[in-house]
Amino acid sequence: MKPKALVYSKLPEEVVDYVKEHCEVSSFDAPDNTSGSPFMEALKESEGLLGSGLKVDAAFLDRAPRLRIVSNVSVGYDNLNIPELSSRGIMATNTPGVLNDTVADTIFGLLVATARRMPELDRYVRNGQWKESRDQDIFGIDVHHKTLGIIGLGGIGEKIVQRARFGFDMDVIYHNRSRNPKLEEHYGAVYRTLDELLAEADFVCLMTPLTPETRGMISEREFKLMKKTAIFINGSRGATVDEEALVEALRSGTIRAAGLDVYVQEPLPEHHPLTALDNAVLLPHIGSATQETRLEMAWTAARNLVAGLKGETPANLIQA
Ligand SMILES: NC(=O)C1=CN([C@@H]2O[C@H](COP(=O)(O)OP(=O)(O)OC[C@H]3O[C@@H](n4cnc5c(N)ncnc54)[C@H](OP(=O)(O)O)[C@@H]3O)[C@@H](O)[C@H]2O)C=CC1
Ligand SMILES: O=CC(=O)O
Repeated sequence: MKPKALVYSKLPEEVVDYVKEHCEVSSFDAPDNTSGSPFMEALKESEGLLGSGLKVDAAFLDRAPRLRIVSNVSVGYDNLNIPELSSRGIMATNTPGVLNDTVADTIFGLLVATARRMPELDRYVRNGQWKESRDQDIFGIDVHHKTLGIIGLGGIGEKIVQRARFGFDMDVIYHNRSRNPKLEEHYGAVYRTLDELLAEADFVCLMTPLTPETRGMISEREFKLMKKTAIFINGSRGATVDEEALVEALRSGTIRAAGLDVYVQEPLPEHHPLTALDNAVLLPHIGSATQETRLEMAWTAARNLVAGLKGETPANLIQA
């Protein structure tokens, strides 16, 4: 008998077909946690869970007594309570690596768009404000030859640094919990304490996972340590930043501007204070969202799921 799998996100048909070859699949476009919903009924019998973003904690797991593996279609896994999963002997997997270049393209693009004020200038053209000369009050700042400070120089961070160093001739400083001599040598990246990095960087780019340690790591104190001309980029998770402090830093000119892909609440509420700020460039958590990469992520996650359900060790098993 095939194991039962629950797919709770929209995934490419060919990937779902592959899962169906190996499992009996219940498929939903989105989870519905209300008691008695078809999703919750299917969960009771499911041995595998495939999708992205669902919060999997002790209360949820109490309603999934047969679960053996949770396969995230994402590299971040802050939606999963890993100690709780492992105490119940349930595997968890993610999709590292396959999205690194795509996310780096997005985050570096966001950085350039913020520095050169591209969304604002797009509005300027569409609103008929482009008359004869372009006044210097719409000019941006250079990216090339500036200093990029990256907090969380891992898989994605390395690809951002590659673009900065070899594409834009930038100096790179970084902060992790531990030093990475290989990347220091390859990209000339220089290690800094967090406070040193904040004070020195022209662009501060946050790329850490969301953990108890990184939750709220950039707040009022950290914005005040940054240069007044600094541009802050967040590609990690919204909750790594104190959003109220960010809004205040942007309003008061404590920093120049911010480019954001992630928010405390997603989707970002319609009248969120950030939406009123011209010096904030806002993307809808779209870092890995190209057709090619999302397909690759779905395949990776599906293979992890099937391997786990077959009793094999999945390629991307998250270690507790
Ligand atoms: N915007 C988007 O669409 C996307 C966002 N992401 C986010 O990016 C995150 C990073 O992904 P990825 O690069 O693959 O992950 P990696 O694990 O490869 O890299 C994370 C880096 O963060 C560092 N880090 C972890 N904790 C801390 C800390 N407390 N202080 C400083 N540095 C820290 C780690 O170094 P060390 O262990 O030495 O501290 C590591 O180098 C994901 O977890 C996810 O949240 C990912 C994909 C898309
Ligand atoms: O945010 C996306 C991810 O893969 O993590």
